[in-house]
Amino acid sequence: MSAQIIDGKTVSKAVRQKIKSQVDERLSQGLRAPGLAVILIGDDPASSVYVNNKKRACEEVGFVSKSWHWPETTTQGELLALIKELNEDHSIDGILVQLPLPAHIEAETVIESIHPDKDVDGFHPYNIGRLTVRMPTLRPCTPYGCMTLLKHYGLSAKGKHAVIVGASNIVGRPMSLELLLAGATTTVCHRFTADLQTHVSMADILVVAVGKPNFIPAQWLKPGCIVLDVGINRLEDGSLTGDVDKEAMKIADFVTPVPGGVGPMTIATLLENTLLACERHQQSPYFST
Ligand SMILES: Nc1nc(=O)c2c([nH]1)NC[C@@H]1CN(c3ccc(C(=O)N[C@@H](CCC(=O)O)C(=O)O)cc3)C=[N+]21
Repeated sequence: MSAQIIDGKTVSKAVRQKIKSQVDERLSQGLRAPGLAVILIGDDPASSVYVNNKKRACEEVGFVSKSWHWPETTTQGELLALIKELNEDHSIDGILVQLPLPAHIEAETVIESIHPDKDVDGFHPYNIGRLTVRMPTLRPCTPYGCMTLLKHYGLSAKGKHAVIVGASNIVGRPMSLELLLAGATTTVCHRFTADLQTHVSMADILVVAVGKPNFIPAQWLKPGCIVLDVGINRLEDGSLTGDVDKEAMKIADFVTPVPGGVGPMTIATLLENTLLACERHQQSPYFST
């Protein structure tokens, strides 16, 4: 028996198609297209690729994307001034500051400076708080993308034991909140977890976001589990691989591949968030068409 592949590429395409038709509908009503501002500081090659992918995805669904690519030497003050301008710009619905930022810029300060209504990454403490108290609005893209995948494959989290490996602000923690909201019993494992294997072996739904190739051996998995592999690791030969051993296909019932699993859903959710932010922004008296 081999696990069923959870095909993020196909699901993300369906999500993007739906967004495109909603944008077309807006335009036919005389409303403007959603606008996303993308800010990249420095010259990390991986970041440049991601940012370009985001810009392309925006164009494909008919959004307006504006981008700022500033040097590594940009000061925190300069970045905060740009964000303030974009917060007040009523043609912009979403602001995305690509992470990681250079070490001399405090990411927390930058994230908190983005207006929560324009925080399409869903990283602002206000938006995390809303998810925590079961009133989600703009939700972190990767975790919500994972929930969309489960839904698409008819996989319910209710009553399941979900184990999340990795407790980052951008994936692990919000993933635990999403799964809790969906009715799972959740365990969050991290670098100080004693006996990781025992926790992993009890997972009906396993989410791994660690960033180490083959970090989870297939023999650890509970037969019949669902594996959501968030890891994207580039190997020396240039290929991409996840955090979970490929042999997981022989033990699990459902597995997300890398590439083509969770990654494309992150971008699809960013587009969903930007459309939602636009629809909410439109309720404001200052919304500019
Ligand atoms: N403010 C901010 N928001 C982010 O959402 C954000 C970020 N910073 N910094 C970097 C990470 C990483 N990230 C990915 C998005 C899509 C793929 C993706 O589409 N991956 C493809 C493969 C892409 C390839 O070939 O490299 C796949 O898994 O199939 C991967 C990674 C968003 N991030």
